[in-house]
Amino acid sequence: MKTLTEEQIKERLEKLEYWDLEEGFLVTSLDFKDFADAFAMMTRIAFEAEALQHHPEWSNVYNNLTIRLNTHDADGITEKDFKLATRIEEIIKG
Ligand SMILES: C[C@H](O)[C@H](O)[C@H]1CNC2=NC(N)=NC(=O)C2=N1
Repeated sequence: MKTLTEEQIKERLEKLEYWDLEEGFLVTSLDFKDFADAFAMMTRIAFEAEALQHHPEWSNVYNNLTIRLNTHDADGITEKDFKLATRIEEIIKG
């Protein structure tokens, strides 16, 4: 899969509310009510990632979930990252 240029990435990011470009990754940092809510969201995202066959790099500390997306097979950001980022944003917004 082809990596997107910085211009293409910035153009797509304008359509997303929660995501930024940091060090070659699409990044978001989300705060939930507590650990249970954060982990429940991780479970939902995990099923989505598996369905898309595209998986996040993430870390969880108590109620915070930080997610970094890139395509390691392509060594950059691709449409797959935007597809997963969009789905995550939709899930969070309900
Ligand atoms: C064969 C399998 O679909 C690939 O290895 C997928 C799995 N999940 C992946 N996830 C991410 N983030 N990047 C990849 O390049 C990637 N490759």
